[in-house]
Amino acid sequence: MIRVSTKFDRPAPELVERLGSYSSATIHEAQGRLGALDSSIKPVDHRMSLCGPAFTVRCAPRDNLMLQTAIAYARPGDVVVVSAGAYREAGSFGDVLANACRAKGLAGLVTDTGVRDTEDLRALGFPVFSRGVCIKGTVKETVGPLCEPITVGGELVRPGDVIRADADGVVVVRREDAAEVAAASRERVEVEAGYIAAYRAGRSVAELCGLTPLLAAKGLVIDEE
Ligand SMILES: O=C([O-])CC(=O)C(=O)O
Ligand SMILES: [Mg+2]
Repeated sequence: MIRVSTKFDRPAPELVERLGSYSSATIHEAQGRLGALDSSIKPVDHRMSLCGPAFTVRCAPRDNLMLQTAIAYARPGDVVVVSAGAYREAGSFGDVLANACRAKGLAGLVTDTGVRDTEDLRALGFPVFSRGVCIKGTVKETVGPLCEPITVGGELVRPGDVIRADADGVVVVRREDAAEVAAASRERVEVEAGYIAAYRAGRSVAELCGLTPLLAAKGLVIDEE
């Protein structure tokens, strides 16, 4: 017999909400260019975005038994994160399961395998991030780990780590780093806002980025026309 536990610590909802106000790219930069899942994992609609604690599950390729199980046991606000061997040729999730997730108040799904019924997923607006789209059906046969550390898109994701995903991609934040990363993200957004305001006021890239001394130090001299 295999026993699994769905008990793990989740970050405070206010902290999840704070991280959710920053883009995936900002968070990735703010935590030292770490945590980005493989860029092949993308939303089925660019308007989709999510932020929530990871509820992790590992499925056998082309088998969604454990994904169904994860949906059954995840809590409202959770992001179901699926590792299924990065196998693209499976439509492991579609509008039927998305409706089950929506009814439970889950925050979204991130998977390294394929999904299907994308027109309906877009109409429903349930956030789904996948490695591809495939119509091939899945069996429901193989049991496996639930709420254990998994590797998805080349990154380690542990239950309760925060997943932030938007049009650009998916990033994972270690639960214990969440407050620090939220603060660093805020700082980064403020610095970038300063740059944007300066450009709008007519300042140049050469000036703001200190290009002339930088390029000269690297031995590049540009003769302007
Ligand atoms: O039925 C499945 O296994 C996946 C699917 O297409 C859906 O959830 O609509
Ligand atoms: Mg379907």
